[in-house]
Amino acid sequence: MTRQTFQVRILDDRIGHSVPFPEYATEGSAGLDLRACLDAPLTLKPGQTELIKTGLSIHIADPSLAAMILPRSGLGHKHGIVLGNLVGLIDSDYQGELMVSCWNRGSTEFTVEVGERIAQLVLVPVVQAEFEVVSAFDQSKRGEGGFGSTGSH
Ligand SMILES: O=c1ccn([C@H]2C[C@H](O)[C@@H](COP(=O)(O)OP(=O)(O)OP(=O)(O)O)O2)c(=O)[nH]1
Ligand SMILES: [Mg+2]
Repeated sequence: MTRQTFQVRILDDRIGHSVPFPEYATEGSAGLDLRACLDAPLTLKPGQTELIKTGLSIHIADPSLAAMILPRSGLGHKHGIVLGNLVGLIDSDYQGELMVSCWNRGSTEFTVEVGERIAQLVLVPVVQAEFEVVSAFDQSKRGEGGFGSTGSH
């Protein structure tokens, strides 16, 4: 198990009390569930998108890491509640509140309850690229083929 310590700030007094602090649900969980730090339940009509506070900020600090905010599969599949930005990318130097763009892509309204788990945060490794401009690449087997090029006769 890889564990690393990150600084977080609690921006809403309810975190750790009526709104639980994020935690891994099981030993093998990749994602930490993020909760809606709302003042009141929020009903999302079909097609509606709202930016929801989490009450937390994290300073990843290490440029070789980032965090991604991903949808929860149950909410997305059963209720059509996904992310307005599809995926949220948290930069290692971001120090602001973690925000979740909640999009009701379904056809019925859905009410997000105060403290409900709305998305999940995953820490991921990052490599920053340096570019070496060349006139040609060493030829690979695939070459320029893509978009379904493999397996065609
Ligand atoms: O779902 C998200 C996505 C982003 N962020 C925060 C963290 C991230 O580091 C910052 C900027 O995100 P991004 O680079 O994706 O957005 P941008 O539109 O390019 O804004 P900026 O010009 O601030 O980089 O916003 C969130 O809190 N939630
Ligand atoms: Mg950006």
